[in-house]
Amino acid sequence: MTTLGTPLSPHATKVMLLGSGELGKEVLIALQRLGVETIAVDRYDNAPGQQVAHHSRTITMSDPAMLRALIEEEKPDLVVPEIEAIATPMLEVLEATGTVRVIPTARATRLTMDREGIRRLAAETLGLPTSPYQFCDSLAELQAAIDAGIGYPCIVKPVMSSSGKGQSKISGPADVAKAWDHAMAGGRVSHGRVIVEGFIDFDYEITLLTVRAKGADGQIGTHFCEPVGHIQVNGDYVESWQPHPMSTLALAKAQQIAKAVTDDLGVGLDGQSSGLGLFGVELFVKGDQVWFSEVSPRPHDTGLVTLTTQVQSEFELHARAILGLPVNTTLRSPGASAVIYGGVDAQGVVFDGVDEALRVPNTDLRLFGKPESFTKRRMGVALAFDADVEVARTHAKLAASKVKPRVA
Ligand SMILES: Nc1ncnc2c1ncn2[C@@H]1O[C@H](COP(=O)(O)OP(=O)(O)OP(=O)(O)O)[C@@H](O)[C@H]1O
Ligand SMILES: NCC(=O)N[C@@H]1O[C@H](COP(=O)([O-])[O-])[C@@H](O)[C@H]1O
Ligand SMILES: [Mg+2]
Repeated sequence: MTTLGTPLSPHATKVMLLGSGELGKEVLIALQRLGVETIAVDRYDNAPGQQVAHHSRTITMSDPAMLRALIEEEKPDLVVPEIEAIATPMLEVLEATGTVRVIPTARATRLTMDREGIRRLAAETLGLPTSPYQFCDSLAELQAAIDAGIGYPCIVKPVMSSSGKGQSKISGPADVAKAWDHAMAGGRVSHGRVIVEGFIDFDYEITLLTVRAKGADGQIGTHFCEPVGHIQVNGDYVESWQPHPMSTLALAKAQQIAKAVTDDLGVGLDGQSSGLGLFGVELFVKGDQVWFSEVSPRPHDTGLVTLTTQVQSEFELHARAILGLPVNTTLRSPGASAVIYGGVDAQGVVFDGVDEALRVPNTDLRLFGKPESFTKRRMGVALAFDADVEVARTHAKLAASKVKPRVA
């Protein structure tokens, strides 16, 4: 049985989000609606989720001592990582000593904190199909890996980065040094290590939102959402839609891969299959062939579309699953999302055209409230639903194009 408390009382159910950007903000709203007391943590003040949580704290989450001090002081029932760049070995220590429960498990957050842990698990331990890959610590090693078999074209990414930061495609020998320098400049934490991946010439890519939630019998079950199709530019998502049509065989393979990865990540340090929550499993598809790319053990940016398409958005599904509550992954309507970038480098921007955007039929907006805009920082998203997913895509893109951030 799940019992929830009253926030700001001695019997509150307390949840701490580590990372409080646009995705965490929606998880926090979903938790607030269930009367959970929330603590939003981020690296800078007034992060989107900090604007809606009961409490906000600003720390360097990759600093193990700071992280430990914060968790010991706040004593949350659950710690919910929202980004990769966290001192996850410290989360393992705190979970092992019974100080806190980490979502989905501390082990999963450590394995997915950089590309090496999850790629080796998926390809080498679980034997799942992935692109060919090598990890390299220098430009010379990168060149050697390409020459020894990865070949051209290929993709280079810092081992720790997200939203395409530091990622580039290498078409031929002339691009190698440039790609190395770009990766060194773009990693979230400077490790000087990259992954080079053979380029997969896929027909389309999807995110398979996969939920591990408790059933009435107390056992953990796996639930799949309809596939989310998306388009990425320079490794960052610009458009997503749901459902994405797939052949029966490709969908079955996608679900098998997602089940294998999430089953494994659901196992804690103690060997128990106790991990709860939603995962975004990223897959490449060509015909009936499916490759595993990577997985977020938390809501996924391309899944923002579920705010308009599902009975319970990916954020509500995550909130419910982690609290031990039942979930419903039913699609309400096909729909789409389109990203609104900052377009300018400035603090406290204003957004023109919000009214015109919302005049596009069946649309909605999220403006995240980030205090500072960068040209390529995601500042908002337009959402649209329609019985025809192509109409929804057109409407989402049109609505997004009407919103114009500018210097105040
Ligand atoms: N090996 C590959 N072959 C072809 N395309 C690729 C490959 N690796 C990455 N891409 C493209 O780049 C995109 C981003 O890659 P990836 O998901 O690894 O980056 P990321 O920085 O972790 O992004 P995010 O944090 O937003 O998920 C993919 O969704 C895909 O479009
Ligand atoms: N692909 C991962 C992703 O979308 N993560 C989302 O972006 C935020 C950071 O944004 P910022 O870099 O603009 O601060 C994160 O906090 C998370 O919500
Ligand atoms: Mg990705």
